Amino acid sequence: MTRTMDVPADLREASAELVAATRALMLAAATTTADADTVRAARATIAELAETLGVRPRSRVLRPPFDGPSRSRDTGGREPWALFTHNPMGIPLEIHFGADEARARLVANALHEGPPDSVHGGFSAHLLDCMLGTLMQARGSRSLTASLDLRYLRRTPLDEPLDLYSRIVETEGRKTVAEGWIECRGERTVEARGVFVRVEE
Ligand SMILES: CCCCCCCCCC(=O)SCCNC(=O)CCNC(=O)[C@H](O)C(C)(C)COP(=O)(O)OP(=O)(O)OC[C@H]1O[C@@H](n2cnc3c(N)ncnc32)[C@H](O)[C@@H]1OP(=O)(O)O
Repeated sequence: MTRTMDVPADLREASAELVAATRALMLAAATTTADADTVRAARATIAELAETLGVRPRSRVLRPPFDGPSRSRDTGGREPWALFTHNPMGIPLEIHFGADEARARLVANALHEGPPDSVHGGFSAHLLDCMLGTLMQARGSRSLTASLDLRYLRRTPLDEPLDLYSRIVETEGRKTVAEGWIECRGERTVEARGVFVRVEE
């Protein structure tokens, strides 16, 4: 495992910029209307880049510090915690923490489509697991999701601001129950309830 703090700040910054550019490339590749020659030329350029970047790869993505979310929580929501800065597969979220709750805003795009013009249910589950799990982490608890129950109430639209929320419901021994939801234009589209179990490492 390589932690973000183990690499120089300049490389961290360059990596974050590369990952953001890669996400833009993923969207462009998935939605391009360029002609076949342009698409093939782009493929060749991308294959070359993959070769350049693929020399001596790490086995894992750069891992942010465990206490990053709790340091963000200590700012009282002023400084959000950014998720998936170094991983283009993750949907990037900037999470603002309160004591026992969190919120974030996101505009989902064509890459996240499930039903036509709507967010894929698996991506909604991913987003809500992030909202609940990162809130646990922000409270200093090393906990894993033991269960995550979802209710898809209505479709969650693409290309519109979505508000994501999570909050702690109760803690008993090693178990904490947390809930979260996604809203669009003030209406809930998805609700989640998760059980988190504290682990040693
Ligand atoms: C190190 C953390 C770093 C930060 C990571 C952020 C992660 C973000 C969120 C995730 O995506 S986590 C990834 C998906 N989750 C996993 O991979 C977890 C896989 N499952 C496990 O590792 C174990 O099953 C688990 C740690 C959840 C529980 O196993 P244990 O052997 O430690 O617990 P045990 O079976 O002794 O049960 C402990 C308590 O939890 C309860 N419990 C366990 N599974 C449950 C469940 N599914 N639903 C409700 N309660 C559950 C269990 O009944 C019991 O309650 P009581 O203490 O009241 O008796």
